[in-house]
Amino acid sequence: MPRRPYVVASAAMSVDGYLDDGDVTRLLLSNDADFDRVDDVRASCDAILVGAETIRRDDPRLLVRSSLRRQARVAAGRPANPWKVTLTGSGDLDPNAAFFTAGEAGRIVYAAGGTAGSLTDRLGDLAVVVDLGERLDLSALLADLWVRGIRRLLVEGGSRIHTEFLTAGLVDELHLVVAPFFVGDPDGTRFVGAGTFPHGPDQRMRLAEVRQIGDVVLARYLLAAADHFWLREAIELSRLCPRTESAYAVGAVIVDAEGRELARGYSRETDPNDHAEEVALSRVPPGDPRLATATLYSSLEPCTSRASRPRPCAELTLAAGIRRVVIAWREPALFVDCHGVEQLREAGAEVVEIPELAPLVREINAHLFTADR
Ligand SMILES: NC(=O)C1=CN([C@@H]2O[C@H](COP(=O)(O)OP(=O)(O)OC[C@H]3O[C@@H](n4cnc5c(N)ncnc54)[C@H](OP(=O)(O)O)[C@@H]3O)[C@@H](O)[C@H]2O)C=CC1
Ligand SMILES: Nc1c(N[C@@H]2O[C@H](COP(=O)(O)O)[C@@H](O)[C@H]2O)[nH]c(=O)[nH]c1=O
Repeated sequence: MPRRPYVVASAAMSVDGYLDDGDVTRLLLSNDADFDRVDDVRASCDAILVGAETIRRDDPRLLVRSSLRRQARVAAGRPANPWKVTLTGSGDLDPNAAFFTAGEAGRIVYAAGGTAGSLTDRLGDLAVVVDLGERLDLSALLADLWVRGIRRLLVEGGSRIHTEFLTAGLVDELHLVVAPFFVGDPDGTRFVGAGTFPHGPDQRMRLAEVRQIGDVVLARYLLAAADHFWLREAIELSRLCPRTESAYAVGAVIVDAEGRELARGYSRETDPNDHAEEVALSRVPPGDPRLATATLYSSLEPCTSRASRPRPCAELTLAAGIRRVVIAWREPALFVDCHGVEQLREAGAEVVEIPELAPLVREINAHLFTADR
């Protein structure tokens, strides 16, 4: 299962759900303060993706406007602007579009349907053209971005792009701005089209933040994909554990309700007896108010009994005030019996299990299950 960047989808819509009207000029839904907020989000990302139709219709520059933000990126060793990314099946992209001509930025065009060759000829040095075959698979696109060093991707739309990313379950965080007017245009473009979305009435998104920005409202949602992303992060962390035949390799990450990482740790990180969860928990000050709404991601079920330390990890998790835990694998009874999931649930915590990631954790711990252990 290849790794992928954290994906933030961002859109501004009218109260009746339009991204744009049918007019040729670009419809401004955000106000100045909100465009500045979007600029800040852009500056926090490694790449910005829009669909080819948005390039054709809006001719966006997709740059960080604030020179201070560009300077801060450069000071942190990053390029002044994020990479610009688009995808096309028709190959209908104008080399004179601002996407290709404005600002210093890397550019990638993901091409499908046999258009890569002619695009490469037409675009020359303006962009890297990646051929993704007959039908463009978004997971393959994200895996390629990961390999190119993109860790945080901003998807700015338009409608078809948002629909495809959201229905594929590939959006971790959604930033939705509502502008205080109606569009009501039959030729306008809605935020998303029809489709099967992972978050229907039975699986509501988690509301991370609501912010008033002048006359618009920003709602920030965390999606189920984010649990998958952070748990995968915890699992990858467990690969750093010093190897031993007598304990599991575990990784843990604590993330606050706004989707920001608070701490991480892995087994035996600072001491041979360390457990991943206790290392991560020790890095957040006790009583930090963010813990009450934070999520602990652990590759393995938190332990309920220990020989080497007085307090097991399920108890430490509850004592820290954490009420939401996401795990990949229940601990097999190799060393001790573990009832972490039950203990956490009995104490009122929500425990989410993502069993499709369990085989990866088992693979990292495969040496514990060999006969000559
Ligand atoms: N208010 C807001 O926040 C925003 C509004 N917008 C608005 O959205 C509108 C554009 O939205 P929309 O018309 O849906 O177009 P999109 O911007 O979503 O682009 C769609 C195009 O992207 C390419 N594409 C998408 N998925 C694939 C795939 N799987 N394989 C290959 N190519 C793919 C295709 O390009 P091709 O046709 O070349 O094959 C397709 O036509 C504009 O009016 C714009 O103003 C856009 C962004 C933000
Ligand atoms: N109209 C609209 C948005 N449109 C997005 O902004 C892009 C323009 O980028 P740039 O040329 O760099 O300023 C455009 O193509 C589309 O992706 N975004 C928003 O947050 N709010 C808005 O009201």
